[in-house]
Amino acid sequence: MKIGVLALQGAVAEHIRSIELAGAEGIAIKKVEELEQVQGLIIPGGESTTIGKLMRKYGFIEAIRQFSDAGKPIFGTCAGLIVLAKSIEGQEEPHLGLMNITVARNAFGRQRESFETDLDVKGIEEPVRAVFIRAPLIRSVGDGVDVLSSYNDEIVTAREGHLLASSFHPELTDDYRLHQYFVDMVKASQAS
Ligand SMILES: NC(=O)CC[C@H](N)C(=O)O
Repeated sequence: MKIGVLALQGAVAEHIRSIELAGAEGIAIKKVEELEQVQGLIIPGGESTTIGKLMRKYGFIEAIRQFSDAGKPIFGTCAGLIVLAKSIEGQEEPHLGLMNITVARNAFGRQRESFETDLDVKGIEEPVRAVFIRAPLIRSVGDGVDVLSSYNDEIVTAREGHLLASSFHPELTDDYRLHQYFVDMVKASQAS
């Protein structure tokens, strides 16, 4: 099982490490052709405007939409969540516009720019260690989206079929259970 990590910007090596801890092979994806080698894709955190620009420049918008249309799972973390969203508050155009969620960028304010907490996540037994860095929030979810975790009543993890998104960085701790959850989604997509 091979899982790609979009390697245009952001915490690529950390995601690859977590994927491998979860028992799959992690591959950095720098060119659209490389998507053919993988069964699932992670879009890491970083700066969503920059990632979006680079995705347009290198043809990733169309290529990842096709990847998604083929039912292959995608996991967006932090900026990656913003990139997946159908709607971004205060911004006219989305990037990939795949997931039926509305997001707000940098939604925790200056006081709480970066923090760590333990979160209950639906489908994972014990709380997950979550690192938030200038994180976005999911303001609302549309039909077909399952909320997996909330922090202070705000949605921070959601799933819509083969799409998974988290506001925080699951790759920055040794807790790889959200990556395990994603690897299991990829496995299930192969079986069907
Ligand atoms: N850690 C992150 O990925 C931060 C996301 C960033 N603040 C953005 O809006 O794109």
